[in-house]
Amino acid sequence: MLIGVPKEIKNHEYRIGLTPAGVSELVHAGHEVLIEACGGASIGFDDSQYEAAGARIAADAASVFAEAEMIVKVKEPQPDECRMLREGQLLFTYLHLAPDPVQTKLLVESGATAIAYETVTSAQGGLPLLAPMSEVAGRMAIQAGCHSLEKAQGGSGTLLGGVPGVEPARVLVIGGGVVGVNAARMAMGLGADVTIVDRSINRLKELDTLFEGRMKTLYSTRDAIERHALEADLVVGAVLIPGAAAPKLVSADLVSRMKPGSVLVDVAIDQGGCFETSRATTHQDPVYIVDDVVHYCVANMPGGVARTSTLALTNATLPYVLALASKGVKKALEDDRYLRDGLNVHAGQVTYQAVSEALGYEYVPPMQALSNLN
Ligand SMILES: NC(=O)C1=CN([C@@H]2O[C@H](COP(=O)(O)OP(=O)(O)OC[C@H]3O[C@@H](n4cnc5c(N)ncnc54)[C@H](O)[C@@H]3O)[C@@H](O)[C@H]2O)C=CC1
Ligand SMILES: CC(=O)C(=O)O
Ligand SMILES: [Mg+2]
Repeated sequence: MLIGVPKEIKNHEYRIGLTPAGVSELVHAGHEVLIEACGGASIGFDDSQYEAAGARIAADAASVFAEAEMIVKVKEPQPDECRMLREGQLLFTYLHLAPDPVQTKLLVESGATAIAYETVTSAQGGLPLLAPMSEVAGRMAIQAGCHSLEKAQGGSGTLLGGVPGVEPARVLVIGGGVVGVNAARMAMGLGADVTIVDRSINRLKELDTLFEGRMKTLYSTRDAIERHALEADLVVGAVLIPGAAAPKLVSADLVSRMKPGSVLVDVAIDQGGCFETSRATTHQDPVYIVDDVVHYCVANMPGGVARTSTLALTNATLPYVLALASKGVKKALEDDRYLRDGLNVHAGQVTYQAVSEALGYEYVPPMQALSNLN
């Protein structure tokens, strides 16, 4: 199969869908790879390394989209990229469709087959292609939160860990999955007073065991979130209902009653955000203030540490890229029901239930939608 990798075009997004090592694996398996010129140059993967691994270099994105049978990316396709997709072409990347009617419409109109990294599941549970970036974003959430707490950023001027004789900051983490546990670990490492809420009792038990009670765990209710948000210096939004728009767990009214200079980091912003006052921001302009509360809502946080993130992401995606390229999309999805969970759009049909429910499309089960393929 001919696999194409365009350069990412989202604001300050320097990740790339394949590393030279990944290209080498694909070429070794008999595939062809086309990389857009300078696609990985800013994170130390030069065109010459891709060529040495067996890739061809394309002058621009248009050539990659025109030639490739499968497009491998990182971020959701931007409108100009969606318009270059065609019927029969396979797109493998993050999509986050439920909160994004424009992208969904463009993908449906393209006729292409779109598999979302974030809804691929695994026999072991969890979301194997979201997890590496959630690890990164969870850890970054605390870095971003610490910076935003500084006075110059509009924060209250509170040091996360305090110092001897001065109490540490209070951190509330809403959602104890991969983002949440990584954020909690970093915050505890810096000496903060950490509380984590989740709606899964089993998850709270695991967290309690993992951290040997050094962090408070709370069952997620409106009351628990309200009480702790009002006392918090930093709140991290880390909930997920896979494929669906994030539930709004902190209302605008609650934000207006929070301490002046407190900080919200909404990692769940890529699924629409879990604070009512959240709107997506960029690495270039990451924060804004509502009612004296600093909001950090960057939808592609791992892009900020693009080298680490590219290596972590492609470690996870490469086996799936290989399976899709070697078997073709139909057989790869028939053989692997967990990869099939990643199918969101195929030939003009929405094949992921939470997306169809969020955006009002008819839901077509993946196997039924794929029946038109040979
Ligand atoms: N902004 C960014 O750059 C990035 C954003 N993300 C996003 O972060 C979010 C979290 O991802 P993961 O941690 O990997 O998901 P996960 O599935 O590992 O964890 C989500 C947790 O939320 C909990 N949850 C669901 N509803 C809840 C509620 N009402 N109250 C409390 N807890 C609730 C679940 O029980 C689960 O433990 C996702 O939206 C993901 O797409 C991930 C990476 C980068
Ligand atoms: C998960 C995601 O949206 C990201 O890594 O940018
Ligand atoms: Mg206030």
